[in-house]
Amino acid sequence: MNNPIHSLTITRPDDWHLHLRDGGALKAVLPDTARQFARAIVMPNLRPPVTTTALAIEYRERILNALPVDANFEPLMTLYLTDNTTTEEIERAKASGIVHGVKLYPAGATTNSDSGVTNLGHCVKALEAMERVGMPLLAHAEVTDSDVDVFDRERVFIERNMIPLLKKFPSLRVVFEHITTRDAADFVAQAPSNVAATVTAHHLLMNRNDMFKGGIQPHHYCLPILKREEHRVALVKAATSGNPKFFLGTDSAPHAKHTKEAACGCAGMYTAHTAMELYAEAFELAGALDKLEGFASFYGADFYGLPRNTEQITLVKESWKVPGSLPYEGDVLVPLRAEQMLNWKML
Ligand SMILES: NC(=O)N[C@@H](CC(=O)O)C(=O)O
Ligand SMILES: [Zn+2]
Ligand SMILES: [Zn+2]
Repeated sequence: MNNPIHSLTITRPDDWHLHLRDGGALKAVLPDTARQFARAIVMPNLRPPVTTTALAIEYRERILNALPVDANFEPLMTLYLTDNTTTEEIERAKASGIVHGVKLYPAGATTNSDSGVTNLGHCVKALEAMERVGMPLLAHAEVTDSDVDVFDRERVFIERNMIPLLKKFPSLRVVFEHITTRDAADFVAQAPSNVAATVTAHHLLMNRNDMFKGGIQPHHYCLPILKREEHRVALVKAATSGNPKFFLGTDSAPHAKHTKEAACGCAGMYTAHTAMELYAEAFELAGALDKLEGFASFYGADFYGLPRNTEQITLVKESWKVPGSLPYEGDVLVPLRAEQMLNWKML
């Protein structure tokens, strides 16, 4: 008989999809990520967006300056792709050594995406350069057409955009970000090795019922939106399969409490505070704790061509209550599982 696991020591993980914001918000949330992760791919959807290497270098400095003194954390920067991103900008990004990906936001798809790409046809030069220099495209993979049902936007993006894109640029390195459907998991699994995906903890733990349990739950609203249970099950299967194409990306996306608990609430869940606890819970429920280290600590680094971390972290089986709110630049932030018990704790 197997003994239940009470403690788990793994190589220190990285977060391959993270929103850190800027200014006071950055100062508020950065310690949570720096405590849990050695590195993170930092999303560029600021206002104004991080569209150039020069802006990415400045943003990186602001992140380093906001780190707690004892922190050991490296931000990995990204550029925000627009219709006007030039070949030279991609080459500058590659040469900088600090930019690790270029983010595709279809215009209007999500938070701060209005300067995003209106038509991938406008980005041919930039995509050619990315394919040539080996700069990954990080895709928020949802169509924006209002005639497409919100629950179908990821699946339709695969047919309309992802397949044609990879046909035109077969060696382009692509990360299908925050996958939420069985369709995306299957697509990535059968794609060549230059295509990978990040998976959030919340999409492993929740389905669309969680947005409406006992009344509307604004803190469970994010994009891509939570899907049916069958999709959650497919994501768990992919993440716990040991397939190196699937790796950890929290998509932790802080928004002040009053902007989520509003008539028109923002999309995004704040999970950085308890990220590894949530992933441990999802992997334990799947009976796959032995697969957590590859997913959280190895496969992302391997895909990005970066060294694996050498330090370790320990998670213990211990019940504790997540606070109801956290300070957020003179405001507050409601973390996922606020006021609820978690059964894993990172030491
Ligand atoms: N995931 C979200 O719901 N929101 C993200 C944007 C994104 O990753 O699409 C944000 O920046 O708030
Ligand atoms: Zn996104
Ligand atoms: Zn995101």
